[in-house]
Amino acid sequence: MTTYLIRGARPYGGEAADILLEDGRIAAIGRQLPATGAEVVEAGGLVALPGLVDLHTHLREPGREDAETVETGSRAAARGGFTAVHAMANTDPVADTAGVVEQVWRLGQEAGLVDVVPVGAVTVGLKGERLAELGAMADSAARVRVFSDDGHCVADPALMRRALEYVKAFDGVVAQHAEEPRLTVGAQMHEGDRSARLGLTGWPAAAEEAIIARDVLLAGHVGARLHVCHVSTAGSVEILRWAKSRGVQVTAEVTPHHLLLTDACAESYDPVFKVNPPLRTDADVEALRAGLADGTIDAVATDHAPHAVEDKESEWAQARPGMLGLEQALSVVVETMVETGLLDWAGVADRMSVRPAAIGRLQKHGRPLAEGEPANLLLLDPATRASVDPAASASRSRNSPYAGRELPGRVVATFLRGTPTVLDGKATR
Ligand SMILES: NC(=O)N[C@@H](CC(=O)O)C(=O)O
Ligand SMILES: [Zn+2]
Ligand SMILES: [Zn+2]
Repeated sequence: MTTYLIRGARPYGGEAADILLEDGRIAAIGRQLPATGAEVVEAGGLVALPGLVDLHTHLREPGREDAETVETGSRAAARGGFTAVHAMANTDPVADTAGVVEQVWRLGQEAGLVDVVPVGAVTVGLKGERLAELGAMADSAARVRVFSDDGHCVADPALMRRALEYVKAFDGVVAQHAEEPRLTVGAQMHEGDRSARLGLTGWPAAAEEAIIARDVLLAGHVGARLHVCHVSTAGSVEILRWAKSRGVQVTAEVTPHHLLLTDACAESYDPVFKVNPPLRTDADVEALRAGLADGTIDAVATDHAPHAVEDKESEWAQARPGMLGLEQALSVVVETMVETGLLDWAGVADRMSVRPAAIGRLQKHGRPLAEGEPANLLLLDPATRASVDPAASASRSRNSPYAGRELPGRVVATFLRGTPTVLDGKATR
């Protein structure tokens, strides 16, 4: 196994240091380490961070390999600086058995670009009728700890309560897609002045907030862990803040697109901006940034949702919701959180690596950059600004909401257990 000496990088944006990677671990961090026998990676000016961990990725395999595969999605993840991603269960077949989650886990190991951690469905076929084999998925080779019907809400409160009770046995967590379905029938965009003017059916903030309020009460009552997917409204942040102050074991994520974009994007009627939950208002964006800064929102998660051209390039109402996120996530966080002074680099590491790894109970990710730790890390050039070109994406899909937008930060290298998955900005395999 090749030994790497990263020369002159700035861990967490601090003082420059050399980082020696040997046998999958960080063997040493210090000034002017000898390069004997090591491959040297010049990293002057680059920020070193722990490898990012995504709690929410759609890889589309099995079933929609024309939109993404475990391998292509893993490559996009590595290029974004990720070393682990949680693969959502809304595949075809649904990841609701030990067999399917083990298949996804194995495909991830074979691709070898990031650790692909399968999420198990909460209910059979995501139908919201009866619980899936949660225990069997937890005991499988995939060791599932995060369960979600994402794409659908576990709307039945009794079923949600039972799921929360069940996952407690193996320290699992239910990740809820908070959307009261009776309030979002036919919904196309955020419900407000704009939806009325554009003539598109609205998706009210209350549909999200009502489920979060219900679920934090349930989680508190049964003493189980709840995670809230893609929080999108100011009201949701307030409910989470209240629940945390009461000691409820709740965590939450925000997507890069909800930190940057608003419902103004819908004015274009370009379905690339159609997403669930929808892009909200400026006031919501501000509250989400503040909630992420003060830790009420624990993590940034991409909700990377690749879609084939025929599912996206249609009329707004016919298009599927969802947008790409893995490759630009860190850049969007740099723009919205670092350049605004809301987070420092240690804060970015906390929200994009440490906390998501803790929520998913991953032992070998989200670890500090320190001697003896697993060599999962990334090198970022924070100064470079470039315009996003969807054609250059490693994803099999092209539905990036950032096309043509200039964003800061370029991931120069990613290392998974001491082996580069990305070097000079290019995937190594
Ligand atoms: N976010 C989306 O708009 N779409 C996701 C499902 C989801 O995250 O709810 C998808 O699977 O395409
Ligand atoms: Zn969702
Ligand atoms: Zn999703």
